Amino acid sequence: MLELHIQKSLGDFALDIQAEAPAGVTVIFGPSGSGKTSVVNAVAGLMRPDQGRIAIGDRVLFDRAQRVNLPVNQRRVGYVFQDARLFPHLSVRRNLHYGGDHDATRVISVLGLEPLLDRRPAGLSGGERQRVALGRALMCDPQVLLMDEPLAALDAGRKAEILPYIERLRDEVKIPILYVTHDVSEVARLANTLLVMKQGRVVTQGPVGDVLSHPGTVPLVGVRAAGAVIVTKVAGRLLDDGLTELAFSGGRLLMPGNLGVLGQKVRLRIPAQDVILAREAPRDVSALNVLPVTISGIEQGRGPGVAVGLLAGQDRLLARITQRSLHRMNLDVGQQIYAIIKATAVGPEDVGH
Ligand SMILES: Nc1ncnc2c1ncn2[C@@H]1O[C@H](COP(=O)(O)OP(=O)(O)OP(=O)(O)O)[C@@H](O)[C@H]1O
Repeated sequence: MLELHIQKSLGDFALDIQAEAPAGVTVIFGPSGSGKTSVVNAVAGLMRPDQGRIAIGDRVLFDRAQRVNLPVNQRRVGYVFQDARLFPHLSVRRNLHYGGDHDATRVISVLGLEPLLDRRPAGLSGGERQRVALGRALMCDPQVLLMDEPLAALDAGRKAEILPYIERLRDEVKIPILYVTHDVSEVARLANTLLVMKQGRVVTQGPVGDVLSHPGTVPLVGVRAAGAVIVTKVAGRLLDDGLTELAFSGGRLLMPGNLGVLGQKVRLRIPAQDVILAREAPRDVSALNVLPVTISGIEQGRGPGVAVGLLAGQDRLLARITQRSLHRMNLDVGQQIYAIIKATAVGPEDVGH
């Protein structure tokens, strides 16, 4: 567990956060200038807080009261920036060893770096370069990994190539990973924990599914980012029409594409704006997914929109509808209704493992 208590004045800007990041990916999400990079820099030792404490388990990196401030090279922190920052004149193998002497075989295997080892950075794609940078950051056997918008400079194709490696890393390397991004599909694919920042403060934090599907989160993350993240299992593949059947606590969902082998875990982001609500189970409707749900919360927005929190089994979903529909349908907390999800609403970028 990474414990963060950071206070810092930077000109007119004040950073003041108290947060915890367990093993797995904690995404720091928030608008530009909200202080995300400053948090990451404080953990790396590149920025010294005015007050606070930063510790990994019982290993203290910074504690103002105890006058502890470990230098960067003693922190055992791996840092991956937006640009890979590799040494252009060194091979991938030598770039990796620049990061440290830890278990290279494992790092190379987790990140699939074997075929790249003798190449130089100039001959690699942007995604491959970031994979090498990630490998280099792991070579010091870090106790925490910091990734500051590592995919921001990549196009959609290169992003799709590297995301499965980061998923694998998340599931195999049991350390806290702080991951800064603006991109909600990266949140859906990677985050275990979500920490939302605004103007130097943490406005909400918790397991990603709980935070993103909470009706109150909509104004904090924006209407496009709001929605559920649920973990399902492949329950069957319907070869003839190209759909995969997924099971979760709320029932079964049909989604397009081959999403994995039987029993495989699939994470899905279901955007709030793509969930339709109905009082009765609809008949003759084109949407394939109709789930019985219970309304768990309603949050009125400032505009014409309303966020409706839903319980489907033990999982949470979120719908964004208009106030007009809310009143017309007489919806209220505790009611049992139906959520309708179009199979095509969930894009490939919203599906992870
Ligand atoms: N050394 C500094 N001196 C003065 N102000 C600073 C300094 N470093 C950062 N700031 C200010 O602190 C605020 C937070 O910056 P930070 O880079 O942490 O935000 P961010 O959320 O990472 O933004 P972005 O998403 O644009 O990278 C900004 O207003 C920035 O101008």
